[in-house]
Amino acid sequence: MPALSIDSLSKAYGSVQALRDMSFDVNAGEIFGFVGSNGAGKSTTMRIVLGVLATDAGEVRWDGRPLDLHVRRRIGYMPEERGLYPRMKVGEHLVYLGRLHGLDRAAARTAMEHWTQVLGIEARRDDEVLKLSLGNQQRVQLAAALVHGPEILVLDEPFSGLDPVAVDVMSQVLRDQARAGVPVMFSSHQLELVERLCDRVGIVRAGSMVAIGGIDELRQTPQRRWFVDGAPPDAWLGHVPAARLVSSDAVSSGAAGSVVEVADPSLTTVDQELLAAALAAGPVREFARVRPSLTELYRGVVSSDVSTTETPSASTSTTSTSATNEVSA
Ligand SMILES: Nc1ncnc2c1ncn2[C@@H]1O[C@H](COP(=O)(O)OP(=O)(O)OP(=O)(O)O)[C@@H](O)[C@H]1O
Repeated sequence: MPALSIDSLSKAYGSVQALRDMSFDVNAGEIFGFVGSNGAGKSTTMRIVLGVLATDAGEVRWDGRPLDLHVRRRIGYMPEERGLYPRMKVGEHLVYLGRLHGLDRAAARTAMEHWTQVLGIEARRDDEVLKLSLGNQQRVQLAAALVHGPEILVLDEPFSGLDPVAVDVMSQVLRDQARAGVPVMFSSHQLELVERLCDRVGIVRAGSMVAIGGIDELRQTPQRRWFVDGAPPDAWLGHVPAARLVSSDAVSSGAAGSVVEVADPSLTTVDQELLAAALAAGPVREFARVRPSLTELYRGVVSSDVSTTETPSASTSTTSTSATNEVSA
């Protein structure tokens, strides 16, 4: 399966080291979410993939070969600083961009008609770009990234500022593209959306990848936690010595309860012991495994990065989690 390989990229802007040994792959047919705090290096990585910025070290490959101009023309890119000509009409603009990427006039027109229709902006084809709302300009920007039928999609914050309907439209387009075999990489600060949409996620901190994997994979933590809606934990937790209380006022699906944790992964039947102990103390209305949300994982990984976003430090960290209220069955 072909993959877009970002291999050991380093990039400095003067004294600011924006990327340090940035490495990850995006596989054909997957949606990859690229997350990290402001200034972590996401746009820099994407610009290097596109070839609009040169790397100091490392390289980008597609299907094992370094990206050349020919391959780069087949990338669909949505830059962070949106790059449309404000005075151009939407339809003409998209045809123009299709032509720039090598389509003939008829094919470019067909693609323009298709994407404006899919993205719900067909009624705006004859309007100048600047007359559209920012959200609709963003739809045009996505159409611009798609109009030439790209083999790879690289989108810098495509969801920022979109209303919920536009988010749904854009999500569906990305899913369809991935289903058609396109590797889709996008950056976002909307972590719930990333969690919902992405097959894999990479968390970047201070110019390096610090955690990467499927959401479920990232949520596997050595500590196992359970939400228990039942008798107060001091009535029963003492019967399971391996367990400790994380929170006595957690909330799950509107119900209040406790979160308890067991750190030793070798205790495979400890959940049964916990349930039995809780039941012995009174009725148990809910008992569920708790897993960290992407937001919590993210906080654990980047929290120490907050003050260094614009002046990255050399340190890296591994995935860690903090207390969580999110409960999964
Ligand atoms: N053209 C530039 N000149 C100088 N420094 C730059 C330039 N572009 C980016 N930087 C710096 O490089 C680092 C990485 O920036 P980058 O834009 O890649 O981060 P980002 O993860 O995309 O951030 P955001 O989420 O805010 O878009 C930051 O410290 C930023 O200030």
